[in-house]
Amino acid sequence: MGIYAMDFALKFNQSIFSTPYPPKPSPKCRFLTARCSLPLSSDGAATGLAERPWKVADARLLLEDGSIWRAKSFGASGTRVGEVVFNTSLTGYQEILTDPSYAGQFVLMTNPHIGNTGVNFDDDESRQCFLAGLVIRSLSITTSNWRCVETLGDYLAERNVMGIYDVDTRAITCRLRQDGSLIGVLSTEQSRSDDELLEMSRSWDIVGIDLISGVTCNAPYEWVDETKSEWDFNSDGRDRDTYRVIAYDFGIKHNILRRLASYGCKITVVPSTWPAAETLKLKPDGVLFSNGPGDPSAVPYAVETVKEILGKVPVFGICMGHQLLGQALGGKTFKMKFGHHGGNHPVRNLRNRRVEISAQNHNYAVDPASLPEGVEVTHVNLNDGSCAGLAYPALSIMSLQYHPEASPGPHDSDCAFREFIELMESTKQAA
Ligand SMILES: NC(=O)CC[C@H](N)C(=O)O
Repeated sequence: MGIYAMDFALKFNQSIFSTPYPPKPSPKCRFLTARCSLPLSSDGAATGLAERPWKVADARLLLEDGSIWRAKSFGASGTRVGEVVFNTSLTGYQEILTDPSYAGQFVLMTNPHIGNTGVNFDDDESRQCFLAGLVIRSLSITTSNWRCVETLGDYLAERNVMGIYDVDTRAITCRLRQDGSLIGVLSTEQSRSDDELLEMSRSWDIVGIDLISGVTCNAPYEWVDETKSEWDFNSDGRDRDTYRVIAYDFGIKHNILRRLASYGCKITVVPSTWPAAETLKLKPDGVLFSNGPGDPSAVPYAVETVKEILGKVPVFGICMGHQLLGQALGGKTFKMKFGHHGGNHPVRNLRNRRVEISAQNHNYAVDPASLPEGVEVTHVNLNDGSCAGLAYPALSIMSLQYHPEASPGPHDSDCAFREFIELMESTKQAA
């Protein structure tokens, strides 16, 4: 469930159980009761979905350190390889599943109860799930939310995404914190030996791979979806389409586009390989470099594009976009031990000394010592002191390592979109 839903329900004292939603359910919709999703036969015994939660372990997660974790499967079956990362968000698993920045990764949720609110029509952050799989402690057998249209298990199965539950997520998280991110293999195929799967985990790597090319759009498109006024928590009568923005899609989350649109931007989204010259020909007021999966040093073509645009129009980089900007300015990125993934990371804005609680999802960071003079570190992650934001006022550049658009997460950093608008406005006025 997104933070928006909670805000909305609280703000308007909305009864979350009586609201008719969605207005016209599709035939696929399955509204499950709040009490129990297991259909009961006449003698009261559970039938149908009764294999949950008493199913025997039918899946294995094997980590490259040699550990083997037996679990129960849901969603799709098969064998997948990926990097295991843990996410500390309490809510918002649907947004996490559809965040393209998780391509190539298994997301382990530290919140033990997942699936409780099912999935809904509104919370997808992109056109599909790009992640390698989902690892959770306990899969809720009851699904209850006023927006729910489907169970999490059915949603994952339809999208061919593997999930496992009944696995000790705390023990795996401790291991990742101690040893750093690990490559893992998830399999439901009993015919494959442990040795074969361990070998698979040890011969795959996420470093140095261009994962952006697998998630970006194929062709430019205009963002036309409007944020419904009841969800637009921070709209203060801004005019629409006041600023022309080109957004590079390195794996862009829809809420970045929604927030830009709410702040009055008319947005054209372009693929990651879209030439800088074509962008500049469109005479935008600003350019956004989006979030995206994988190693920022494995996409030199994107860094070149950013370099060609810098200094010509105001730019805003978010997460992968921030890392590409850091490189384009002459800096270096490095892989962190286990990264930041969650909705509760304190960040200090060094310009106004305010602490923002932020949504984060990254495994790489910009090394501030590698940046040339004139580049200002504007934000610092208070958990580990890493660089969380940059600015280069002389070239109208701003960037954040984390997610001001949230989805899921707190809205403390939404003001970053206003700063981007102000950057575009002041450049317009100076012209
Ligand atoms: N959310 C993102 O843009 C992630 C950036 C980059 N892929 C990282 O893991 O650091």
